[in-house]
Amino acid sequence: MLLFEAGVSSSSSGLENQIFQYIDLHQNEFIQTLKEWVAVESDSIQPGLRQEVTRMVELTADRLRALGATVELVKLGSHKLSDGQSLLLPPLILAELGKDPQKPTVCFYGHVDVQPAKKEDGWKTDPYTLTEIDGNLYGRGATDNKGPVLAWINAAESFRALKLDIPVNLKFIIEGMEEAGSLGLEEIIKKENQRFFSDVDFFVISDNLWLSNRKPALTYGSRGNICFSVEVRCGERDLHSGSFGGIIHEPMTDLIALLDSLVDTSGRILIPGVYDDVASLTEEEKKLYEAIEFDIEEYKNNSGVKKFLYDTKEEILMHLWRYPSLSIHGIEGAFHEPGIKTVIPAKVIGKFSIRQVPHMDISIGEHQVIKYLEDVFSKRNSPNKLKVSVPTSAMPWVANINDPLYTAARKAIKTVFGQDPEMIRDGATIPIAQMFQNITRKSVMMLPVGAADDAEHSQKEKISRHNYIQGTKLFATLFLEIAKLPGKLQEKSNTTTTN
Ligand SMILES: Cn1cncc1C[C@H](NC(=O)CCN)C(=O)O
Ligand SMILES: [Zn+2]
Ligand SMILES: [Zn+2]
Repeated sequence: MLLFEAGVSSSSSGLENQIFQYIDLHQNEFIQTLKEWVAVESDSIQPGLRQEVTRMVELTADRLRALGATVELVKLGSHKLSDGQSLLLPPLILAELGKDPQKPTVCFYGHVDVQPAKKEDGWKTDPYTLTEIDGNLYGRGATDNKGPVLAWINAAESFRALKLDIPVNLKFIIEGMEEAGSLGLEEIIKKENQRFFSDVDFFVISDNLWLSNRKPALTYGSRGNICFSVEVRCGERDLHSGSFGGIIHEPMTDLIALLDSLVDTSGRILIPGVYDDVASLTEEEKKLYEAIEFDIEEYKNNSGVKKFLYDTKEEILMHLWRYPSLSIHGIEGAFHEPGIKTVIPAKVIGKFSIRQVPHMDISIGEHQVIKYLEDVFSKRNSPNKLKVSVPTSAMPWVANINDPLYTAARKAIKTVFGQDPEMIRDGATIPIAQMFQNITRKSVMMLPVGAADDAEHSQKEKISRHNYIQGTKLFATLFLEIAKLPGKLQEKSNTTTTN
């Protein structure tokens, strides 16, 4: 047996070392599979690429079948685009590997769709060709979320290849519409709560990043989000600014004024009532932020900006995790190409979103925003038509960090990375976290494997070889640690005998 080789942590067991060595030895194969996955342009945002998303979902299903899993492809129907056209949604994967009533059941969530990426956006490498430079694997989806999904599959695969018993039952829910707002997902979770999810004990999501470039993290909360579309239109067609400029109320001018009324220069949201329901800060919670290791300069460097709105670690973390924020994302219909076009666009749609935090309410938030925009608009005496809509929204999520699932993950992190994780929240939104918790009432955890400088959604998205391979080990170790948790076995066999 190849036990206790150099480089293997002394705190890990013989079994763990055997698995770690297998993973180290096969790392290039794991990277090759990631390369094949990244090569699929599974962009869920551009309608023209929807077939590639479906192809990616099918590729994932094949991989799971190769692992020995039973795979269901659940049809999600179609959705309406802003131009009224209807477009088919990719199917959702529900898969399971192992069904031993004596073992706990862990359900893994991930997504295989990606953000749009074009070489012209400023990528140094082709976004759909996974390219290794200095230990980093660059490519769209490398860290968000194909790498982590594969790390989980690789972990299970390593047990299988070594003919080792996986000590937990595994379930998978893999979607292809996360980047477009997880369309159709909530309905399925509700529908499957009494069936597919009924025997799940733990939910693990790996779809966010560490807070630092080097220190592992465990995530117990994420912000919600309400996405708004604000349409202003003057008529059916675009106009020449030479023929009409100066004599009409221009939609773009109205829209810019509306967007400019949302937030002030210090980042404070100007919509009345928005902060009313934000959870008040306790002394206990304040201490959590003080204890976190957070390198402001590193985080600033990762972003490429020179100055943040806040100077202290505590203020920055609180404004990312426990206070709402408002971001303006873009304007549909506005002239945006290089060069000059002396047009007055007839219809423009502004896009912005509000990241919500406990205990804000989505429908209250929607009403506050709509009322405010209508008020601001009415003061302009514009004859144009204003239409505000909410294409998607998701609730914030916070978990109990004393849950046994977190204990298991802390141990696994310590074994694989040799240090305790930073306990963090995430400023982004993982809609499914709150859905799992609220609908199934089971334990939910986010366990990131990507580092803070992975640049998800950006032109230099990557995952490091180290994080991808250690992430694979982390998930394998998590299976072992979850199986060691007390109580569950007892509880499970009770329910199986009474049924
Ligand atoms: C599409 N969408 C609209 N509202 C929220 C989202 C999800 C999106 N999720 C992430 O980025 C996960 C990061 N690991 C986001 O938070 O923007
Ligand atoms: Zn993601
Ligand atoms: Zn994403």
